Amino acid sequence: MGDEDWEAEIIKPHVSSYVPVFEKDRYSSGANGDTFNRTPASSEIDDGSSRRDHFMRSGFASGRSLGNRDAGESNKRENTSTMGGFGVGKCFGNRGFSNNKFEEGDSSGFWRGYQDGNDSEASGSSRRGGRGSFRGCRGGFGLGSPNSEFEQDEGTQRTSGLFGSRRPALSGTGNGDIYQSRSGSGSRRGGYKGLNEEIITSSGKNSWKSEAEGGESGDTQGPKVTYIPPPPPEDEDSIFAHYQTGINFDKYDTILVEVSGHDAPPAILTFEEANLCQTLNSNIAKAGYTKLTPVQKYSIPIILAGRDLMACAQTGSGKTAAFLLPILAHMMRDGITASRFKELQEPECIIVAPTRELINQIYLEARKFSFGTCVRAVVIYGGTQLGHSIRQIVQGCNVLCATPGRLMDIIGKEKIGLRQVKYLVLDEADRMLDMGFGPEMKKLISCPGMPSKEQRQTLMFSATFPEEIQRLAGDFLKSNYLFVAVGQVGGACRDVQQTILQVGQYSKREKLVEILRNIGDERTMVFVETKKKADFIATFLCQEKISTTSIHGDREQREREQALGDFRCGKCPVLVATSVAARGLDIENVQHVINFDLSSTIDEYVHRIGRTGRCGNIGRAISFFDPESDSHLAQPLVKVLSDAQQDVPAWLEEIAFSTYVPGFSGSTRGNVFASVDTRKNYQGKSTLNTAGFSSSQAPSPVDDESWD
Ligand SMILES: Nc1ncnc2c1ncn2[C@@H]1O[C@H](COP(=O)(O)OP(=O)(O)OP(=O)(O)O)[C@@H](O)[C@H]1O
Repeated sequence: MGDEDWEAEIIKPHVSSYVPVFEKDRYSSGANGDTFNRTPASSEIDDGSSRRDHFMRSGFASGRSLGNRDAGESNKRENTSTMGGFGVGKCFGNRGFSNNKFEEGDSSGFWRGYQDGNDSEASGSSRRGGRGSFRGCRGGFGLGSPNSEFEQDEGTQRTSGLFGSRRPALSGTGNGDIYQSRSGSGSRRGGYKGLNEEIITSSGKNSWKSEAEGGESGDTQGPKVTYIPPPPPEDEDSIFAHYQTGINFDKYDTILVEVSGHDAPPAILTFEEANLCQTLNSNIAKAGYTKLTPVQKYSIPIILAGRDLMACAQTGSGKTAAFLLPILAHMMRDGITASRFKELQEPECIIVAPTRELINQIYLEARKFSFGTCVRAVVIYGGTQLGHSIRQIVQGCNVLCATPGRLMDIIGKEKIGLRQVKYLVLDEADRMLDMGFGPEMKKLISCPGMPSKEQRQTLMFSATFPEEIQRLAGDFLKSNYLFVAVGQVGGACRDVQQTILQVGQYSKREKLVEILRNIGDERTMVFVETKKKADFIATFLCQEKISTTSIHGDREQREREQALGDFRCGKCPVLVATSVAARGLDIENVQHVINFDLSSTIDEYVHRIGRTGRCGNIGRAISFFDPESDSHLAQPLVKVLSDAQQDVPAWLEEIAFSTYVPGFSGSTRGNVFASVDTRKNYQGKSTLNTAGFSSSQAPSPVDDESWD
């Protein structure tokens, strides 16, 4: 059964409810599996699906069942911009989209990086070399184009970026049409997405600038992005609202920490030792922080000492405050001038993160810690009105929190000058440096006015840091940067109880429902591999009377924020998500993560399950392992499980053993077990920058170029 068949199934006209009934035998027939496996394009890129979910939220979640016609009408109301060929009049949102077209574009080997039968989920990720290429199709990734849309998408699309082959095959008209149909603005720029400010050109070096100029200035075709996010709450209680640390918070102290590099300042043990100003201390107290986490103990003095830093610590262990507090302390110490209205703002600090929701969360943290100071934090991200971003900035901006695409757009509009940048923070740094965002970041550091790495302080944080990415990071960091590893680099949080179940793809839905019924109302994130599948599963769960919403890169920003809000407040205790929600999101009371589909890489697995078990709280993660498609993960999974002192099922060990590949850790999916600062692995090799080490650790420094 092809894509069309699958879609035919889901819009079966005889089904009375808006969502079709998925008979088990049909789903199990292999046809659907094929669809998921062979529709990377449609599932990732296509599909108008976002509208459906909205219905689910508003209809199904409340136990209401919409008829097809209702859904179609709602589509019109909700998202006229996507209607042009994208889901007009169809209840499940796929009809208007030409999968064939995409697949044609795709056929030039884009997906071939991944094996037959799996290219499906390629849409989801890196393992499927398709990812990288897909990105390429968006109009010249790596050619200096803005790629502003990147943040729009799942992190997954980028994950593989590092290893995926990039080809421009999809930048042709077909593709343009596709995206144009979504947003009405894709064709001019030869490519992807459709939200005005997020479209990339395929032209040369300065394309990001012209892009930005075009962004919402009226020279683009198609509708403008008009969404203005609601302002954050102003009252102190909301600003400082926080959740309790869990019973395992004190156990953080037992985690081994390794610092590598020259002359690292000693760790601090208490907030008092950091010698922060009174206002900051008061904000820290109001935030409920009484004790430092390990990453904070080590990172805060390093940053206060003015050193560059790459820090790797488990999910949910307080990395955000680890960089925000010392930066704000420096700003206060340096007597920052109160920001005021200016057409060109020159922030002292720029923080970038890969997804909109995450950067917004970081902004809220920055706003919390800078409360009562003259430091003004601003957040800008794609999917919102560009004019709104500009208005926020011109009112004053000391700390700019941004997704990469929107940042480049705003720089192109000359609303942000970079000359005063003293701190550049890459959160989820491994993602920010992979092939998805890496070129954007390189452009950022070579923008006119951006202080050289010697003149600024660059800080990178993540829970995972593959070796390849660590080496790329050398372009951004001073050669004597320090590396802090809290526990095992890339290791899972031990507060998450991990269970791996062997579940074939045709049994997954049944198993999911069984688990969710047992879980009851506890908040649960369900990760799937593709956007299309996110809608499919969310719809299915709603049909099963399980209040569910979804978040993925094809949903409009307003919908994404609404979905997160509904999940946060418990209105919809189940959130079906693609990898767009895998990293960084800090949501209170997420007790369970279910990997309906395992992620393509082990790093992403670690981030996904890290949405639970945060800040010393206990969480549970259940992952469906389908031997047909997930065997490549068996080995790294066994490693991650055993490192986190979890039970390893015998059957998984067997699969891992039978799929053992010597030299696995150096495979194209990256060395997930980079337990150390990568520089150490190259001791004595003059081709790498080993500069941070004492003479006993490494030879004398070499040029930065050696990182290239
Ligand atoms: N010292 C502390 N005391 C109490 N709570 C803290 C402390 N540090 C951080 N937290 C809280 O812990 C939670 C997780 O922090 P944060 O989101 O910074 O984790 P993270 O390490 O960045 O996670 P991820 O790897 O998933 O991005 C947040 O709610 C934060 O407010």
